[in-house]
Amino acid sequence: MKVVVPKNLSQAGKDYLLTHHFDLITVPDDRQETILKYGQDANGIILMTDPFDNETLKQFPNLKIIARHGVGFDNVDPTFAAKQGVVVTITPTANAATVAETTLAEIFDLSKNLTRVSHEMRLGNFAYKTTHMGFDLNGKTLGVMGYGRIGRIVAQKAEALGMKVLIFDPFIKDSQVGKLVDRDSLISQADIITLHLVVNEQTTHSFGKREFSLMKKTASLVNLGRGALIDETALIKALAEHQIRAAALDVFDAEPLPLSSAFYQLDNVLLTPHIASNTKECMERMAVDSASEVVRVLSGKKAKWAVNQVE
Ligand SMILES: O=C(O)[C@H](O)COP(=O)(O)O
Repeated sequence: MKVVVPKNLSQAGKDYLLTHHFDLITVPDDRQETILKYGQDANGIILMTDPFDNETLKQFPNLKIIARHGVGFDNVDPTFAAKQGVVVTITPTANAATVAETTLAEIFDLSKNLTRVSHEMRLGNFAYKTTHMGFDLNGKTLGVMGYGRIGRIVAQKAEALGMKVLIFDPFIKDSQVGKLVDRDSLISQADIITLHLVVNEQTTHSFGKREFSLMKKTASLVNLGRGALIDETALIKALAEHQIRAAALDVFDAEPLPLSSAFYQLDNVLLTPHIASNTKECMERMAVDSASEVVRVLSGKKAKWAVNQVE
């Protein structure tokens, strides 16, 4: 059995597959053209976040599983995959704590401007010593949109920091921490809004002009979920016109974020390249969890975290 693995897959995941006597096809990058070029006869693929479309999927005659290394599955079509007899799995428990930590790190950075000031200092600009003005998190309101595995941990940690937590999640009836509110109340009351929603028909580009006009002028937006949740053009306008204070973005509609993007010209946006789960420990957990899904499915067993159903 042959399994395509990305070059940067943690060794723990590669070892797991090797121990179970699978052959590895190590690809230099995760683009679908590359996977097709090196691994067309693969039985399984461990896939990171690059798109893997239906036309590509059709060209793998022996494929039985696409194991997403991570929690989102918007880069592959699980319904179409099921029709082709391909199970799609995710690693939902591997990265929740880490993505929640990175969310908090972005929130801390936004409140104290650490990245910006560090950058200015390297340019010799020490004026920030007197001009820099952050804000306290203690006593502020955090709006958590999406109370799944990640949103829950963020809410819990924010409350421990002395923040008031508001939660919006249409599928949740009660929460362990914070207060459940309707969407517009959260958007208009929060000092920081953090998005932990799944991308679907309702949520795609759902945070846009209307939402920015509802937000406080002093509020900031954090997105470590998916770029598709936000209308990027509207966000760029809101940031450029200081309709909102700032944003921290780890995910974008197009990744890598094109160098022509106006985000690069704005000094009130913190940009990171989809690294929310890039810790040594989390990368190991995602690698082992995705590899074990591959082993399960290719050994004729049921996947633990399938997002589609193959008859
Ligand atoms: O492949 C990655 O970049 C990471 O595994 C993150 O994936 P996720 O954003 O779907 O969790």
